[in-house]
Parts: sequence; C-alpha cells; structure tokens
Amino acid sequence: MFEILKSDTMGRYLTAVKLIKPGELIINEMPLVIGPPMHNSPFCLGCNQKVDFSSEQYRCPGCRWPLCGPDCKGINNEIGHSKQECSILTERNIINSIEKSHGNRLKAIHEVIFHLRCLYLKHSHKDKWEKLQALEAHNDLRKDIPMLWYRNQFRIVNQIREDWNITDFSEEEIHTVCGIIKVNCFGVGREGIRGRSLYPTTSLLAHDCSPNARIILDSNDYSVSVSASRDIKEGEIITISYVDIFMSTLQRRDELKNAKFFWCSCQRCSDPTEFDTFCNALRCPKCSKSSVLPTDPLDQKAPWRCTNCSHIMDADVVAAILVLLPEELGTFDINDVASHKKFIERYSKILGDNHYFLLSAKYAICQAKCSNSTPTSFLENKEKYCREILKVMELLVPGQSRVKGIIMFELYFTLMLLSAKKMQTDQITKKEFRNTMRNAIGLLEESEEILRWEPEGTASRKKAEEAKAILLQLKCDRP
Ligand SMILES: C[S@@+](CC[C@H](N)C(=O)[O-])C[C@H]1O[C@@H](n2cnc3c(N)ncnc32)[C@H](O)[C@@H]1O
Repeated sequence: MFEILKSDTMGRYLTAVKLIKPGELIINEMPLVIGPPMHNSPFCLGCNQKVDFSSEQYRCPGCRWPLCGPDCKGINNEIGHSKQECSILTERNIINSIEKSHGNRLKAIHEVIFHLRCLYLKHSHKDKWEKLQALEAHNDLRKDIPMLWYRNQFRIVNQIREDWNITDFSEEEIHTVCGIIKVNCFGVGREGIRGRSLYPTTSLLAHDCSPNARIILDSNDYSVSVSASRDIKEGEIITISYVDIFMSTLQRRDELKNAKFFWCSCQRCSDPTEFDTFCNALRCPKCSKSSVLPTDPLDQKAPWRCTNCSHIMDADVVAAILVLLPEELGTFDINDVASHKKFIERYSKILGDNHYFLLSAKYAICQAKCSNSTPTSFLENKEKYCREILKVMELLVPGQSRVKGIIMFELYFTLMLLSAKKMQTDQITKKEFRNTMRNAIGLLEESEEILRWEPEGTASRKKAEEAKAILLQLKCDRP
C-alpha cells in the first residue's frame, strides 16, 4: 500500500503505491515504548491511569509508586512498570523525594522514566532499539539551540548519569533519545488516562496542514491506526497533521519550527486566504469592511495588509492578538455556552467571520446538549454554526475527520429538533419535514461511518454507537 522514500528536505516519508480510498486502513501498529505524561500529578506507571498520593491509593509493594491496583496489567510488564524500573526507583528512594517536594518534581521524574524506558530497550529488545534509533533526532539542529540542549543536559542526561548513577548509556545516546522523543512522540489519552508513545512506522509520516490521512490513537492498548481521510493517489505523499488544524498559519508554522524543527511550506501555509476560508483573517481596524491578511504567509515577520484600504498591520501586533485570545478561550469550560457566546460577540469586531478562534468557540457551542425544550433561536444558531464549520472543514481538510463526524452528529439532532418544532407550529409542511429528515439521516449515516473508528470509551465513539442505534431504530420503524 505504501513505500518509504527519502528526500533532503523531509528525511524519510511514506507514499502510496496504489490508490488508497477514504477509510482504508494504511497502518495499524503497537508502540515501541509507552511512557507517563509530562504532568505534575501522578499516573499509574502500569497503565497511565490517573492516581493520587492519598493513603487509600494502592502502592507498588517495591518502589511505593501509586498504582491503579494490584491487578493492573502493566505491573511487571515490560511496556509498563517493569521489575527493572521498580528496582531503579526503589534503590534511589525516588518516591520519597517526590513526596518531600509535594509532587513538584513529578513532571521531571516522569520525563526521566520515559527516557529510561527508551534507553533500556538497548538491553532488553535489540529489534525495538534499532527501530527507535532509526527515528529522526535532529541532533545537529538541536545542538544549535542552547536553551534546549542544556535543558536536556541538566534535566535528563545529568539526572540519569549523575543523580541516579546509571552509567550504562553515553551522553550522546541520551541526547539522541531526547531528540527522538521530541520529534516523534505522540500524546495518547482521554479522560483519566494520559501517556506518551513512539511508533516505528507512524512516526515516519510527513506533515501537511491539510492532511490526507487520519490518525487514531487508542488509549486502551496504545495501538495506533492510520487511514485515508480522502483519496490518496498512487505516488502521493501520505500526510497527517502534527498540529491542531484549528490554528492560524503563524501559530502552526511557529509550533512546527519549535517542536519539529522545520518551517512548513505546504499549500495551505502558502495561501494567504487558506483555501478561501479566510480563517486567518482579521477585520480591518481602519475601514472595518474587509480582511487583513498576511502579505507573505511564509515569512513570519511579513506585514499584514487590508484587502480593501491597504491598511498595514505589523506581524508582531497580529502575533500578540493570536497569543492573547486563545488564553482567554482556554479558561472556559467546554460546556460553558454563555462565555463562548460572549467571546464570539466581543471578538467578532476584530476577527474575520471564519477566524479559528470564533470557529473554536462555535465548535464548543455546537456540542451543547439540546432537547425539546431548547429555544428555537438557540437551535437555529447552532444549525448556522454547524454549517459554517462544515463548510470551512470541507475546504481546509476535505474528507473524513473527527471534527466533521462530531459536527454532522450535532447537526442531525439540531435539524430533528428544529423541524419537529416547526411542523408542530405549521411553519413547515409535512413534505418539507420529510425532506429535512432525509438530509439529517444522511448526515447521521456519514457521522457514524467516520466516528465508528474512534477508540472505545471515547466521547466520539459513543456518538457513533448512538448514531448506529438510531439508524437501526429508524430502519425497524420504516413500514
Ligand atoms: C516525525 S518525523 C517524520 C520522519 C522523518 N522524516 C524521518 O526521516 O525519520 C518529523 C520530521 O520529518 C520532517 N518533516 C515532516 N514533514 C515535513 C514537511 N512537511 N516539511 C519538511 N520537513 C518535514 C522534519 O524533519 C520533521 O522534524
């Protein structure tokens, strides 16, 4: 289905050797290694479930680390809390030092544990170690960033070699593992479970801000599956997005440079209008009629200009807006409709209609629970937001995506509630009602098709199960 090629700019990457259809599975694999998250609260070292330091919490009989329970599958397991890891933590009385620091050292210790799990593959699994070593570490590029290199020197290399007195691995080997984790690691998790993992083949996938493949990480067993989200032609590079697709070009490019060490120059990044979605656009503060867009989206410092009155905005001013607003958005609870609504009202004056921040707030509102008693005006607004998001998604990331599946599910419910209300009050005819319902069922079918691949137990998979049950019921009800 794919072959591994190499280029000077991208290193290794995967291309399709035949046409791959939407939904077709490209990769399904288990991780080389799993580690605890970069977090200051404790997680079970066996299965990465959230635990705590209370006296009721079960503890490892050896190292006293809090674990989810004696039956955790990850205890004494080489991909979880192995015997070797337990004796390393026991001999150094690590749990005591964490408790003395009131948990403040936990994030740093989690990091060391993950690096050690990678390093010990050298002794325990030569084949996995070779696959791990083959992953990109960008040592040369990272050495030129003193802040990053010396942080790793003090927090990982010295910690392992000097503080923990583990001298089986050279400084170079440890620095390489630091790079491999930074460039290739995936965060896996859902409510209550969080971990990080590295995969041998999935890690080779190239990035594109409008990817043609979809990645699903299963926090039940940490397996990963990659499937086509749209047609991938023979010879086409198979791509995923390393960053959140609801981010502006300035931010996506900055994040990719900082975390993955390259400046993205994909088609979406190169287009000031982002495929005519204007998701980047600010409202002109001078004429307020038109959009302010980057004059050169591939230059982070290039000025922004109004397409109507040519008013110029400095890139640093735009960058400041892009930093401040998500901070505010990030403080809202996902279910807090009122705050999201206020955000939209307030910032519609400075952001373009389709701006990511407005879309993110609308996305939160679209997921609000509705019932027969929900006011019609709210349902109408929700329908409008769902359609706006779907339109933008179709241009930005055409094909199957989780966001699209969720929005189609929400739109189905909204249309069902709205059209029932309208028919009861004679605002629409029976025929119009039937037509709307036919379209709504089409949305539900597509949503189920997209979300059925989501990992078991996740909110999106539950939506797929609900959709399936409704579709089955509708089939039974049909005369
Ligand atoms: C997760 S690795 C992918 C595999 C890597 N190419 C290799 O040879 O091991 C990420 C690295 O691939 C390269 N890369 C991926 N997508 C790229 C793109 N769109 N443009 C330039 N470099 C890219 C960058 O060097 C990045 O740090």
